[in-house]
Amino acid sequence: MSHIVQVEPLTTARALRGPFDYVRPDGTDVGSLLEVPFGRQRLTAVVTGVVDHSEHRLAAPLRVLPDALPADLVDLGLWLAREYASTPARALSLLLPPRGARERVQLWAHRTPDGDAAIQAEAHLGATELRLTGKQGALLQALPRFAGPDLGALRRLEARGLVEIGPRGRRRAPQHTAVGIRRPQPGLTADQQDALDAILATAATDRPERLLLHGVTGSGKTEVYLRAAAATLERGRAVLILVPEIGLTPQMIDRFVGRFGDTVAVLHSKLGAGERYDEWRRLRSGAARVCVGPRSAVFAPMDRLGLVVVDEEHDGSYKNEGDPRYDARLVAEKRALQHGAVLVCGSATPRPESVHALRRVRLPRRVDGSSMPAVEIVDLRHAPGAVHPRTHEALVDARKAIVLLNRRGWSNFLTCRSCGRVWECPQCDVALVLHRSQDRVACHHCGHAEAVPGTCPDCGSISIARHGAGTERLEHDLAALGRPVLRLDADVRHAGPVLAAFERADSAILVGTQVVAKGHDFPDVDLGVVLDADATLRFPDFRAEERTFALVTQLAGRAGRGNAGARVLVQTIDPTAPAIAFAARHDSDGFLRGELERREALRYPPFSTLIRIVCSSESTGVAHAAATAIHARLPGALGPAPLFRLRGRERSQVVLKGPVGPGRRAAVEQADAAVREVSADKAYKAAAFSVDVDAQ
Ligand SMILES: Nc1ncnc2c1ncn2[C@@H]1O[C@H](COP(=O)(O)OP(=O)(O)OP(=O)(O)O)[C@@H](O)[C@H]1O
Ligand SMILES: [Zn+2]
Repeated sequence: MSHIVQVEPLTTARALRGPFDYVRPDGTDVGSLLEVPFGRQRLTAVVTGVVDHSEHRLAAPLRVLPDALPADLVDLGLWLAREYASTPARALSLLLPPRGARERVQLWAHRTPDGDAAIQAEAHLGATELRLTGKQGALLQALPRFAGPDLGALRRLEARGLVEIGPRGRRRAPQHTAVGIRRPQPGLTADQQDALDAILATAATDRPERLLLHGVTGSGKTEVYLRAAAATLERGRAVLILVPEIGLTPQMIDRFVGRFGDTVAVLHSKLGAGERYDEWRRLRSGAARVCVGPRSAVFAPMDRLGLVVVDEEHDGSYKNEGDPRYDARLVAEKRALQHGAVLVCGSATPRPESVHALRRVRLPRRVDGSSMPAVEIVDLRHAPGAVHPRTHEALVDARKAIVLLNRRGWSNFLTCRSCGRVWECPQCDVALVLHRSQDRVACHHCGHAEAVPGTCPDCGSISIARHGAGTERLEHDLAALGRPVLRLDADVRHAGPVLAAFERADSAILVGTQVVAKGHDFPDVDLGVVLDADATLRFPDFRAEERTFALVTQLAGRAGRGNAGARVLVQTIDPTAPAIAFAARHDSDGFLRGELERREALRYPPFSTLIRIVCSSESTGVAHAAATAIHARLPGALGPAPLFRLRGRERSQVVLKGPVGPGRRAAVEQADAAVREVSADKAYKAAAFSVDVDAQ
């Protein structure tokens, strides 16, 4: 029996790293959560090991907290800390049971044997003989159940020995729109059957492969996941399904809940604290064996996973923005490996990395037999204005159209016509965007907002120009076509009702940012439009091509399901850009081949490990100095390069292109060590550091 626990106290300080030794409380093990005295603080801590010996004088934990983590998640947390140059404490914090809620306990009433007898007697004798009122008889009949508002009446029956009342946990179940809607399970197409067979064949082996389900839009990938999930449950194994942001893809949850019912737990930020806690507990106890959720659901406390699915694996939301900057796709792969589960990443527009690393299974056709819509590139070079006349004509003809413009708000920026002043965010080096309906100009980076200016504070002119058009303006302009126009972007709080209204409408236009291109399945969209295909292409970023190809292909994929003659128009000032040209030809193989060649030539992922270190500071010059110091410790790294000021902080970055494979870990450690050294130096006390491994 080992008497000592090693723990990681959960603090955010980068410098502080455990493990620290404490006396082992009874019944604790790896994964137990404790409250420990730590210096002058009391901290939550996770037990990461139990040992026999310690060189220190040991303190005793203050108490054992409820809900332990499973041991495999503790391993995962420690791996996460190393893989993403973070600390064990920060990584383990991501895995904790949801905070801010406890089990909900309510009073539960059930009949005693006397109560049962009374019910039977009542049938013969009638209620009055037993001195029960009609209401009391009915109450007794309805047991067992939670007491609720009838507690008073039940207490009187309890006093007569007919009822027993005691506390009992009561689940707070999330409301699903799909409850009770059991959609019929369609027979699989031959392609789907082949894909399913490939998944199940490798799932049954000792070391299942990692698969990429590369299926064109509308090829029925979800049905393949559902069948694979059913087979996995039959084998007694659990299923984890990761999806992009939940609010935008309610259909996925609906399908899983519709097919598997209560064994599905959902984990996402829109749940109340109590619901989230209860879902976590159901997963932890094994009461729920399927979990559907976004990025953070990759940490669901599940036992004996047999299948891990990453749907729409190209989606940017799988990368965490906070520290550790983990990539849920890599974590999913790690979890699948830990459990001997098969990993299935699915997409119509997979990332070059996935094509390179995973075994590909294809769904080359749409399930409904429809062909891909014809894509026409509209050259914007000689046509000023947001909507080209050709596009306008097509919109007039279309019955149901989706229009993508990746800029929200009314106009992009404001200038003074007299002195040229540009309205900028006081915290960030970016222009403020006009949101007319909110009567505000706002920063899309920090959320700063101010009233729409009436006069220029520099020169007093009242002539202020609005430049460019965003989704809000477009919504307004397209209303002239005499059809309902619906808008979907980050300013719209609830996507569900908008999507539902569009689905129901006989004729309508859906306008929005890239969320309109996500995996929505509308049967009768006859026109798709990308208004500014160059917007993503212009980003100074090695993923610009990949993102543009995905956006155009995904938007095109929403059109023409189940009906012939659908069209897609892509407006661009760069008609020969490969990402746009390949997307217009529905040629993902051609695109991927070219993109992988380019990445190899430039040593970008998957041919290198990209590590980005960003130094920031509120004090002038400190970020650049810190980045220079880091650069000096990382021979061959690029930078330091200034980034635009964000939230009042100057920023400077250093980028390291490390090797892949066995050398990757050393490169991460080298970057981590450089950051630790520099952050410990008093000269850079005013700087903050972020390390992004596999930077996007
Ligand atoms: N075998 C089948 N027979 C008939 N209908 C099917 C079959 N499989 C799937 N479907 C239906 O086809 C539609 C498209 O399927 P699904 O949304 O899964 O496609 P997808 O491959 O995920 O597309 P995307 O990549 O665009 O999200 C859905 O309405 C689904 O119910
Ligand atoms: Zn700002």
